[in-house]
Amino acid sequence: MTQLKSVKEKLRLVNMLRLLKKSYTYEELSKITGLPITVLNRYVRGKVLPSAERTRALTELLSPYINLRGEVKKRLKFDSRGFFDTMSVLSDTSLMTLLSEELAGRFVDLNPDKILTAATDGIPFAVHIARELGVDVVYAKKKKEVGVEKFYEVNYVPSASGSITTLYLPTWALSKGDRVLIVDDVVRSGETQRALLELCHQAGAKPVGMVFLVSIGDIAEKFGEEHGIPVESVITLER
Ligand SMILES: Nc1ncnc2[nH]cnc12
Repeated sequence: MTQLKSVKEKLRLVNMLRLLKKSYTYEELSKITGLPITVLNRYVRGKVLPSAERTRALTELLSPYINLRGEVKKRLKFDSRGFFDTMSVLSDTSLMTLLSEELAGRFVDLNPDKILTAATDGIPFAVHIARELGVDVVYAKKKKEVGVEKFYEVNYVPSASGSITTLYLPTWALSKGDRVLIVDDVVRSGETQRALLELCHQAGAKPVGMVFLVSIGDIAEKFGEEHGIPVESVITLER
């Protein structure tokens, strides 16, 4: 195993422990692993890295306790209008790292050159995935930022808004021929994501896949069928 792979496995275990710490006490984790609380605490705080052998054993032991999709669902609290706050998921860096590692593994063969998302809530998820894939992340905004001379821009009407929204992307952000993975936190009716596809089209870039944290109804499948690209959603909620 390469040094890098070994370190990645150790860091993955640390993230697993950090995530489990949110649902289990150190006493419980100590019982599960058979390790003293002091040792587990050092791993969680990053003071010491476990040996390769212990990493393997602990990863096997703790994996059954981790359900990433379940964690996402558990965190989504619906308000009286049926909306949920995705920050409860996006803010958890251990969960986001573990999720992104898994998702990136499935998209690496598409060889994306760039990750594209829309500001603001798409950004944390997109950055995590981009880091895993070792590529840059660019994001379209609803305003023309100062300091940018040329933009790609697309107008669309988000459902339930009844007014025109514009997304702007600096032209340097996507190049002709770029292979683009589109990432977003929530897809419901798909207007924003269609606007991102249109930005790719304007740049002459090629969308090669889409990844969402939450999709509502069958929109993810529809995108896959319409564009003939792999589309993945961490969880799907009923419309
Ligand atoms: N935060 C959110 N909650 C529910 N539906 C959504 N559609 C887009 N964002 C949403």
